[in-house]
Parts: sequence; structure tokens; C-alpha cells
Amino acid sequence: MTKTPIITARDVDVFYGQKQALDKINLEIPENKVTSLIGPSGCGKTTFLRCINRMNDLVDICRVEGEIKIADQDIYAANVDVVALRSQVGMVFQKPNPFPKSIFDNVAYGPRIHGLTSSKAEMEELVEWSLIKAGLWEEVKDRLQETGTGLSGGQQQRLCIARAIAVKPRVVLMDEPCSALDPIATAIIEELIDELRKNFTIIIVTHSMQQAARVSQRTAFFHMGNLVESGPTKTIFTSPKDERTQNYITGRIG
Ligand SMILES: Nc1ncnc2c1ncn2[C@@H]1O[C@H](COP(=O)(O)OP(=O)(O)OP(=O)(O)O)[C@@H](O)[C@H]1O
Repeated sequence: MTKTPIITARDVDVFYGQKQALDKINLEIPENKVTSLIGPSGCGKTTFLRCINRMNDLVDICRVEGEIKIADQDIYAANVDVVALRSQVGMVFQKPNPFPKSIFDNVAYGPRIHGLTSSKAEMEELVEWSLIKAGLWEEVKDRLQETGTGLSGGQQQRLCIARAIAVKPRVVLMDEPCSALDPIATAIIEELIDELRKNFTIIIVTHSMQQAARVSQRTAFFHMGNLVESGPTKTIFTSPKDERTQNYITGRIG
């Protein structure tokens, strides 16, 4: 990889109680690119994604070992402020989950908590910026006070993306962000992901190899808790080194 990676995982092991879910994961993630995590169900993609903003801290039986650095900061170091970390590493989930609040307040929520603006006008500007970046502004600008849960599924997911980026994170994690959406809403989000990578580093878990091929520049293939191989998406899909990757991308496993 030519550029210094923004995220470096070294020998990451994850356990749920006695059960090991990830085994010595080593992965570098470049800035301002989209990296797809692919692999059969239960291989540990979501577990790895959730290590990157310490969401696994919320699971009592989960233990993470090894090192993950974001821009040279060890995010598991004792002095790390996890709330600040999560503002730097936003997350979008499978099912759109807007708060039962207005469209405006959904986006303003994070900036308010983190005290990112100092006036009403600044907040309005930030909400508009976030909604424009999330490709939703034109559809909602005349009804910002309406509830976010009243939007269509695809719009709700873009609202969740606006909410995630409103605090200007460096990294956005997306866990199968289109799995609850129809093909048209999916296509809109995929275009958006390509646009967003200009400002953010994106890591996406997807079950769709077509989606990984369309949206990502890098791909990492997981299998039974191991990272089998990673590299440029094109290489992974056209000339994988490992037979397990080959079998997965040709539909023989998974
Ligand atoms: N909260 C949990 N408690 C116990 N085991 C868990 C928990 N979350 C995940 N696991 C286990 O860890 C392993 C990896 O799961 P994970 O959800 O990371 O896989 P995945 O590749 O994202 O799967 P999928 O594609 O089905 O979402 C699985 O064996 C799963 O059962």
C-alpha cells in the first residue's frame, strides 16, 4: 500500500466467552477509500467492524486482544475516551434507525452532544451540510421539523448517514447498510458511498459481492474467524490467491 494507512489492526483476537470469533487479524485500511469486508455468515466481519469503534465493549462477554490504531492512536489504550472515539468513527447499521425526533434534530444530535457549534446559524449550516453530503437535502429541506421515522426506508438510511457524518468523523463503518432496502434505494446509497469517500474513510460489511465490486477499492475476505486475504477489490475478485476466496467468490461456499 503506497499511502500510510489510517487504520492498522495487528494480531487482533476476539473472544465471546470461551469462543474465539477472530484469530490474529492483521489489516491495514487506507484513507479516503472504501474497504469491503466480505465472507460467509458467521466469519467475523461484523465483529471486526465493531472493534474499530469499540462497540464490542457493550457486549459483556466480548474480549478484544491485539492492537488497533487509528492515525497512530491505539484505540484500546487505557486513556482513550470512547465517546470521543465514536465521534471519530461513526456507524451506520443494517436497519435504518433514526431517532423518533425531527429530521433536523436527528442530524443535530451528535453535534449538540459534542458541542461542535456555537450558534443556531452554525448548527443550521452543519445540518444542511450533512444532509447535502448524504444526498437527502433536496428531499427534506422543506420539512426539517417532520419526524425522521416518517421517511421512506432509503431516505431513513440516508438520514442515518447524515447523522453519522454530522460530527465530521474520519471513518464511517457501515454494516450491511443496504440489506433492508430495495434495489433503487440501494443504488442511491451505493452512489452516495462513492461520493462520501472523498471526505471519509469507509468500511462496509456486505453479503453482496456485486456490491463489494461496485463500491469498494479494497476488499478483505474473512473465513471462519480468519482474514484469508485482502487487497485491491479487482485483484480479490479476478485473481484471488487463496482457494477459499476463490470458492467464495464463485459461489461454492457461503
Ligand atoms: N454477542 C455475541 N455473543 C456471542 N457470540 C457472538 C456474538 N456476536 C457474534 N458472535 C459469534 O461470533 C462469530 C462471528 O459473528 P459475526 O456476527 O461477527 O459474523 P459475520 O461474518 O458478521 O456474520 P453475518 O454475515 O451472519 O452477519 C459467530 O460465530 C457468532 O455466533
